[in-house]
This record gives sequence, C-alpha cells and structure tokens, in this order.
Amino acid sequence: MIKAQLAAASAIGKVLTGSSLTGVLQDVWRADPMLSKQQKGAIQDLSYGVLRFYGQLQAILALLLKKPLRDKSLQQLLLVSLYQLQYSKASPHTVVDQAVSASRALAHGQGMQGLVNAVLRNFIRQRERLLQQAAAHEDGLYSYPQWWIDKLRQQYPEKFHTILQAGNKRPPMTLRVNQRKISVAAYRDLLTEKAMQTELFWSGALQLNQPVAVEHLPGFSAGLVTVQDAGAQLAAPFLDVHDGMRVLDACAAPGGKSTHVLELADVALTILDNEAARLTQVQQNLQRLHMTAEKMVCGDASDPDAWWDGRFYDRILADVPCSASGVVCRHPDIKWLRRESDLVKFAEIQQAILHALWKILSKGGKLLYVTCSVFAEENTMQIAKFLNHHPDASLLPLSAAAMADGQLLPDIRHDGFFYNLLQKA
Ligand SMILES: C[S@@+](CC[C@H](N)C(=O)[O-])C[C@H]1O[C@@H](n2cnc3c(N)ncnc32)[C@H](O)[C@@H]1O
Repeated sequence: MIKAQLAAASAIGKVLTGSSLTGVLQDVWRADPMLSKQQKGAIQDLSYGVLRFYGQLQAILALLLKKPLRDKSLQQLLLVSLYQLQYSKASPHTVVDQAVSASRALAHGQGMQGLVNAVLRNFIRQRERLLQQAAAHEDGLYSYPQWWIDKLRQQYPEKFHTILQAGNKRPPMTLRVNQRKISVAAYRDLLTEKAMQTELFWSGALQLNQPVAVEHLPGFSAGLVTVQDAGAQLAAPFLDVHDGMRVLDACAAPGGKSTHVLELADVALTILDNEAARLTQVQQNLQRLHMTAEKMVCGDASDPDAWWDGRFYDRILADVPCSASGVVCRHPDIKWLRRESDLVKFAEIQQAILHALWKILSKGGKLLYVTCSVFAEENTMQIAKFLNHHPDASLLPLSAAAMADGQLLPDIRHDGFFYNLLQKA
C-alpha cells in the first residue's frame, strides 16, 4: 500500500499541474510494468477518490496544519492518507503507519514523520469537528471549484446541489446489448447465470449492480455487448437512422455512439475524428462487434473542404468536444483541470463545427447536437445562437419526454448529456 500511496500522491500532483488523470495513470503503468492488477487498482482508487473529494480533503488539511506545506509531494501524500481514513475500509492505524513510512521515500520527507503522524492522528481524534468546519465553505462542502458551483447555482437554482452531489458518486457500469446478436432479455439471463445482477431501464440499458472487468462479461470479445453509459445510449435512437441512409459521425472516437448507430440500421457510415490515435480505438471497437463503416477519416469537423467527398448526409451526429462537466463522476480530474475561460473556447469550436456540418447535411436531413456538459453556454445557448443565424434550421422534439430542453442532468444512474435534434428545411 505504501507504493500505492506514493504513486497516487504523485499522480494527483501531476493532475493539479494540468495533466489528465487517464494519461498520467497510463504513464505510471508504462513506467512500472511489474505492477500487479491489485496495485494498479489501489493506485487508481486512491487517485480518483482524492480528486473526487479534493476540495473537502484540502480544507481539512488546511485546518490541521499551522501553515501551508512548501513540499507539495508531502501535501499530496497527506491528502491520500486523509482520503483513506475518511473513505476507505483500511484500518486507521495501518494507514497512519504506512503514510509515515511512505514520507521517508519523499525527496524532502526526511524529518517529517512526526508531522505526518501528528496530522493524521489529529484527524482521527477530531474528525467530526474538522468535517463540520471544512463544510463551512462551499468548495469544502461540495468539492468543486467555486466558479463551477456559482455557475450551476445561477443556471439551476433548484437543482445545483443535486447535480454537484451526483458528480461525486462512483459511476455505475452500464451495458448496451448488441441486439443484432442477442436480445436484451436473453443477455440478461446470461448475466444472471453468472450471478451478475442488473437493473434494466430505457432503451435496453442494463446497469450492473457490481462493476466487473470486461473479460468477465459473457460474450464480450464476441461482440454481444458494449460498456456504455445509459445517458450516452440515447444518442443513436434520437438520431432516427434507417436502412440505406448516409450518416456522418463527426466526432466519433472511441466509437461508442458510431457502433450503436450500426447496431440500429444498415447505413453507410462515415466516421470522422481529428485524432488519429483515437481512431484506432474506433477500429478496435468495430472489429470486436464485427461491423464495418463505409469510411474512416482523420479530419477536422469544422473544415469539411479538407475531407468531404461532396455527397450530402441524411443524418449527422455532432458529439462535439466540450467541458465534459456532465461526466465528472467518471473523470473527477476535470473539476480541477477546467477553467471558466475554457467554456468560451469550447463554445467557439462547437459553433464552428455546427456551422460547417450544416452545409453538408441534405435538405430534410437531421443533425443531432450532443455534449456531455451541463453548462448552458455549451448547450441551450449554442443552439439558440445557431437557430438565430440559420433560418433553414428547426428544432425537433426528442422522444424522451423528461428532456424538454434536451438537458439530461447527471444522477446516480447516468451521466449528464445535452441533446438537440435539428432539421434542415
Ligand atoms: C465527446 S468525444 C466523442 C465520443 C464519441 N462520440 C463516442 O460516443 O464514443 C469528442 C471527440 O471529438 C474529437 N474532436 C475534437 N475536436 C474535433 C474536431 N475539430 N473535428 C473532429 N473531431 C474532433 C475528439 O478527438 C474526441 O474523440
């Protein structure tokens, strides 16, 4: 566990200086190929956990220290240990002993063992008072940056509290059954035979009561099933695809929604993404599901002149790059990586992509605009602006009655998404 504490502390430090947690952890795995499955699991669990509750843990640590620590790695090690004491089942004495030992391995950790011991033992002794005091400020209460809390309060005065809390939950694991190969009921039976309990809701999404490694899912390698959030499973049905149509998935990687489109209808699908490495992931997903796309192109969705073959599309899926503020339960690093000013940059790219794709949509064709964001700047405000500039565009109702304005808010069952379906006159 000492190794896991140190690796998680270092990973958190890198996230706090601007790197994504997924990339940082991949570097850790590459640097130490001897790490066991269990060690990797522990490092992942600690890093995700600390970032999920970083605001609270940071507030508690500030209360426990007389003055801020200059050594950031020691600070991060203490955050990891506080997380373990508050949120894990590990024995408190073991956590403290291991943290004391781990501090010896830090560059400036010599002579700090007394402080580590005192800070953690004081937390154990004064836990209730410290938790209460940390919750006196909103960043400590919710574990989000203050600008994020303020924006959600302004945009969702009644619901911001629930949205913030949903983002701090551990995400569920949800499956999409490939109904070309097996029915949802038959696949559910296969899971039940393996003692995997599920809950079924809308469009056939099967939520596992207990997440498992994909290798343990029956028929995973044979393409019977795909792991996909229930909110994301709404996209392909909303797009209203039918056999024989030309369809473009304009921001496609890693292909979760592209493969769903291909499960629903026999369409000529163009898969586009501007990151070649991510298109490899789409290719792997297509292979596993035994599917083919008409074309796979690496290109910029806002510049069709560079890649479009001149034939109009009947349907376009525009799952545009965004703040990802609706998926923080899966990526808690996002809360600390985003700046408020990023929303302006995302909004510009989204508007450019929408505008460019509109030109290559056939008359009568439909374009589904998607983000995994909860911020109006990327969602309702974008569509209002687009409709203002495009008199040939109209907004179609979505089949899910609960989403009047297209905003699906995150909750314990699914991530947050925004869906708007536009039709060209
Ligand atoms: C939200 S993700 C798409 C997720 C995907 N639709 C799925 O369901 O698996 C956004 C994708 O857009 C790609 N992207 C970002 N900017 C782009 C651009 N200008 N043109 C095309 N793709 C872009 C990113 O590489 C990323 O893979």
